[in-house]
Order: sequence, then C-alpha cells, then structure tokens
Amino acid sequence: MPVPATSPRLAVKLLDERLRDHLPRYASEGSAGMDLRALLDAPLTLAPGQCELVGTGLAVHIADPGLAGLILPRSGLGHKHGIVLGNLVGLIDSDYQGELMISVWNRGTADFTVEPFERLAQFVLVPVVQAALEVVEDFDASRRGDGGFGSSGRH
Ligand SMILES: O=c1ccn([C@H]2C[C@H](O)[C@@H](COP(=O)(O)OP(=O)(O)OP(=O)(O)O)O2)c(=O)[nH]1
Ligand SMILES: [Mg+2]
Repeated sequence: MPVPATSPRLAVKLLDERLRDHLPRYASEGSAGMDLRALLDAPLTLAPGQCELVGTGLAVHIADPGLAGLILPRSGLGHKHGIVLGNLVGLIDSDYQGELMISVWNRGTADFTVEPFERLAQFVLVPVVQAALEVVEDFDASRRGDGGFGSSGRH
C-alpha cells in the first residue's frame, strides 16, 4: 500500500537478497504496522515454553531521535497459537543499525512451526519525546496523588 508523500523516509538495508521480494509493507491504507518476516532457511519448531531469536534480514536506521520502532506480536498468532514475543515488546532505538531481531516465544501448549518467510511480528514507527529529568522535593498536588493499581475501583 503506497504511503503519503509526506511520510518519514526510513532507511532500510537488506541483509539477505531474498528479502527484496518480501519487503515489509502496510497491508491497508490505515495499517499501523508493517509485518516482519522470519528469515529462516528451514522451518523452526518451537516447543511449548521455547523462545528463540529469529532474524528478519532487515536493518533499519530510524536516525531521528523523535521516532522509535516497536516490534509487536501479530494478534492472530498470539491469540490462536500463543506465539508472542519473549521480550513482550521490542523497542528499536533510533540509533540502532543492526538487524531487526524477533524474540519468538511459544507461550502456548502445543508445538508451533515457524515457516521460512512467515509473517511473525509487526513493526510500528512511533513518535518519542526524550525527557530532561528535573529533581524536585515536592510535586504540585494532583487529584490522583499517589493512588494507583486499582485505587479508583473496578466499575
Ligand atoms: O525485539 C527487539 C528488541 C531490540 N532490538 C534491538 C534494537 C534495539 O535498539 C536494541 C537494544 O534493545 P534494548 O535497549 O531494548 O535492549 P537492551 O537489553 O537494553 O540492550 P542494549 O544494552 O544494547 O541497549 O536491540 C531488536 O532488534 N529487537
Ligand atoms: Mg537498552
């Protein structure tokens, strides 16, 4: 799906020529993520509880510190097959130039076989604000204060 001309450019290196025919793309006009594929030479079977690092064959350089990448699970794989991420969410720093890696975790109860070039996770580009920490003795009062973890009740 083509993106608007004003979209940020994202430099991507193909670490494997086979990726040329499998470039990530937005599946629809409103897609938030682009699917990342497993760069595997052979199927990879994950036993329940097993977690493996799988390469994507792609390196991106986001470059802008006001942006970051997120690697998120695909909902179908996660919900139906228990295939999620070993780190729950992958955070891609804007200065990272290495291969995008997917930590694949079978949190389900059955073996799951990842096929070569299967779409395994998704990459989302998000805005980021870097904070300057300012140490203070007291905060300006807020209504919530330090109440959390269900302090407002359930309903
Ligand atoms: O799912 C992921 C998570 C991270 N990374 C890469 C990009 C990221 O910029 C880098 C470092 O990630 P993070 O800071 O989350 O890991 P760390 O354990 O703190 O490593 P480091 O000490 O290198 O920062 O690893 C991936 O390829 N996939
Ligand atoms: Mg880190």
